[in-house]
Amino acid sequence: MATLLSLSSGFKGDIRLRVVWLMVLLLILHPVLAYWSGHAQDVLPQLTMIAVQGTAVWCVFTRYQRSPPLIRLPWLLLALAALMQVLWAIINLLTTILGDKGGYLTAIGIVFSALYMIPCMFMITRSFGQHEPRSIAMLDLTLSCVVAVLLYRFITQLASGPLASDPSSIYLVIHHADAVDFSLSAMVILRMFGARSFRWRFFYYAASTYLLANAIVAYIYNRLELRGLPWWIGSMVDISYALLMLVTLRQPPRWLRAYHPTLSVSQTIASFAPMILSMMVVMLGISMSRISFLAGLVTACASVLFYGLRVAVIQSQHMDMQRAVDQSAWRLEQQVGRDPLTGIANRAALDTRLHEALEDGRRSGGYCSLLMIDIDFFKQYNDSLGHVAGDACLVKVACALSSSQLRPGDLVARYGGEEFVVVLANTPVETALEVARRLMASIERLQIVHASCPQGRITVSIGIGTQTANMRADALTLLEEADRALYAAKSSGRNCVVVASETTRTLPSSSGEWKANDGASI
Ligand SMILES: Nc1nc2c(ncn2[C@@H]2O[C@H](COP(=O)(O)OP(=O)(O)OP(=O)(O)O)[C@@H](O)[C@H]2O)c(=O)[nH]1
Repeated sequence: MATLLSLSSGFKGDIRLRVVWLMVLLLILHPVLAYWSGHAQDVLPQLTMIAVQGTAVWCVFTRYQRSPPLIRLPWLLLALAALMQVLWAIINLLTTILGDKGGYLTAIGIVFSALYMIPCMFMITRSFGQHEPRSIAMLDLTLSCVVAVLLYRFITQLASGPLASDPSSIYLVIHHADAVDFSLSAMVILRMFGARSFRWRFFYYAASTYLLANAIVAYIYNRLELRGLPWWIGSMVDISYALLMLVTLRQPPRWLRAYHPTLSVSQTIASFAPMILSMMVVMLGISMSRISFLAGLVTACASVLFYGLRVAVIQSQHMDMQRAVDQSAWRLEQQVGRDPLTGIANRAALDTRLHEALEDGRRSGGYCSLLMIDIDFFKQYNDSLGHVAGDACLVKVACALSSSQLRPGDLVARYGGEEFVVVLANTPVETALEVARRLMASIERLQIVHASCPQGRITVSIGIGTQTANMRADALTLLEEADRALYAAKSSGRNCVVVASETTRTLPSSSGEWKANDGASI
């Protein structure tokens, strides 16, 4: 009573307050009418029970309407499950009023009891996440429907077939119903403890309250029914609906808000939940083997096959996703440190490698050379042929540089614009000059026509900086030196190499000869 008063105080002036008091009235009226008529299944007590059930369904439906979009479907499924029970109760009432000569009303009642399973199983198994594949949802829905059809067949065959007269048949149906009801409640409780969002926990809390109360009531009801129904039994059925209304309208308990499962617990429970579908089919298979061993065997095998199919679909989708992730990781790995236009190393990769090479040189007392390469008259090339042709030229030059038989420790990088840098680890200046000559030759071999160049084709100028045993340079100093040497090469007519430390030495193209800076041959 105190709970109801606190509940009603929270809804002053609200329509829900009137619903609460209506429910209280119905809960009192039901046993009074049942006692007065002396029979639980008289018309008036049954009508009151339907009113109790209908009120609870209305409360769940209100929750559905007030919920945010992502969680609306589960509330609707819960309302539908409870509605199926109401429809079942209405059919029972019609049977009381009209009688059931052809057994049609009983059959329709069984249909609703089977249909009740579909929304129940669907709300328990689904993860309702946007990432969940549609094919899995369709598989689950199909199996839920198969379970409902098998359940209907199982009950009707036992109720109307040759086994109907066997008293053990009725126990089989009761045990099966108990197994189904308690499995559903156990799974929905598990889902409550696996839900990370409070809204979801609250939904499973409401669903588990209803399903567990329903399972306990059904357990007692079915056994009492065998000995003749006492007049008060209908009020016991009211309990699960009164509880459903209560948890739907009341503020959720504090522990539900405080409880937070870890991500791995939540994921494990969500992945485990669909097991219930296969378990239902296995249970049906075992129960059906009482009617026909073959039907039971086929049903149980179908359950295993379905579960295998479900796992296979999920696994194949995970493999697809993993492949996509691997590919993008590989692409990222390739892109990090890569120049997007030419595909060779970029400035960041150059910095790293240059530091390493200088450090190695310092430790081993060796050299480290650096070539700064710049395409001659590239502005004119761009201006006359356009930037697209300019880009294609840069790609060709980069390709020629990087395929010029450098050693594994060497690095060709795009420094920026039309400038490239080659790091030659452990390389003295003489060897660096040889490499520079080879690189110029490979670019010449490209034969890229460039009218503004005196040679009529693309050429490059190269500046060389070298760290020697006497001169310990850092990366920046070496880059500056090579850049100065490059400037000197440009100033001395382009298409040549200049060494930073001895800027008097220059080298023309591969077809040319060594010249001093003033143009004299050396
Ligand atoms: N197509 C293309 N052009 C670029 C890119 N980066 C820089 N450039 C162009 O490269 C040209 C460089 O011009 P400058 O610095 O004057 O050098 P240059 O014309 O080669 O003259 P010198 O180096 O003195 O022989 C500019 O026109 C830039 O727009 C690029 O990624 N693609």
